Amino acid sequence: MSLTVTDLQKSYKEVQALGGLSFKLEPGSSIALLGPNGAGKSTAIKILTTLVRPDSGRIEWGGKDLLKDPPALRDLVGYVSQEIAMDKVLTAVEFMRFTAGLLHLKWRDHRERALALIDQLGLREAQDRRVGEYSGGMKRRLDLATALLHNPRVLILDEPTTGLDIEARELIWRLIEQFKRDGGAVILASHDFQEVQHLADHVLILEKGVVKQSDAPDQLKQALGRWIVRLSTHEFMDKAAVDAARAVFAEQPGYRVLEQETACLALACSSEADMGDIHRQVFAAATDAGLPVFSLNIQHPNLEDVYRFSLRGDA
Ligand SMILES: Nc1ncnc2c1ncn2[C@@H]1O[C@H](COP(=O)(O)OP(=O)(O)OP(=O)(O)O)[C@@H](O)[C@H]1O
Repeated sequence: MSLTVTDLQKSYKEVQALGGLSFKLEPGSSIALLGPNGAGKSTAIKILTTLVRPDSGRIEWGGKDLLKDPPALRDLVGYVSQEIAMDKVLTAVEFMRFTAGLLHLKWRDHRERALALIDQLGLREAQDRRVGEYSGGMKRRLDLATALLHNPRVLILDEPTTGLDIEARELIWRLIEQFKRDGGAVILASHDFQEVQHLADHVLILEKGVVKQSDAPDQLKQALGRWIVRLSTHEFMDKAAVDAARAVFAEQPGYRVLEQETACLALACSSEADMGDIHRQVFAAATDAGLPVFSLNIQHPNLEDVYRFSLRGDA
């Protein structure tokens, strides 16, 4: 069964937090919500976890509209929030038992699963220690364990690895990947492009509640171009220098000028030529026009480029 979200809309008085969010999520797949502060990611997550009711739209699972059945939606999803609220005096096992109570789950039916999750998340040795003594990474793992306790089919994670060290981050990533392999679907909100690239099969870029881009990460990168070229004609390029370079490359076949705030000119190039040829072409075009070349950076587009230029409306 798949999760189908159709045209979710939500406004807070005159502020439109979500202006029509739609996506489809198959079992074993993942979607990442990317967007600047205020884009509507938390609003989407709150709607999907029944914390906020949308003004309109549908959330369907197997054809059934779960907005009409909030307990069924809560059964379907497990939620790992950005801020971890845990009672510091409880041990991991006590905390799982407490969570089971909140979810109206019988502890005797779920104790074994809780202990298995604690083990799977590498917390067995610490399971009888107070959560207040746990590191940030351990708390996050315990949070993930509690989110999985009722065996959800969809896992929703808000910034799951912010502030964690590399080992803790990679452990969480492996657990999310395992959840997907077991047929679970994942919805992720993150500002971490590496995380999104690693975990997401589909990326949705939001701005002011509106979807700016929606596709697989590789498709989004390909759509931007084959190469991203960043040219500086001076150490600190001012507007006049950027404009002079822009005028040269606006006329250069195969190149597209992208906007960028930092002091350089960003270009997208769709040519199949290799990096050395691109370097020679850009260098020649600049010097033929009398522009000095202070620095030249050429690389394939990454998700951060897609994000940056989507929000500028240039992608
Ligand atoms: N309870 C609320 N009352 C009024 N406005 C709200 C409320 N919650 C969110 N908003 C507004 O809705 C818009 C979307 O906010 P939201 O928190 O969903 O964005 P976000 O993408 O999660 O941002 P961030 O990355 O900062 O978490 C913003 O303009 C925000 O100010």
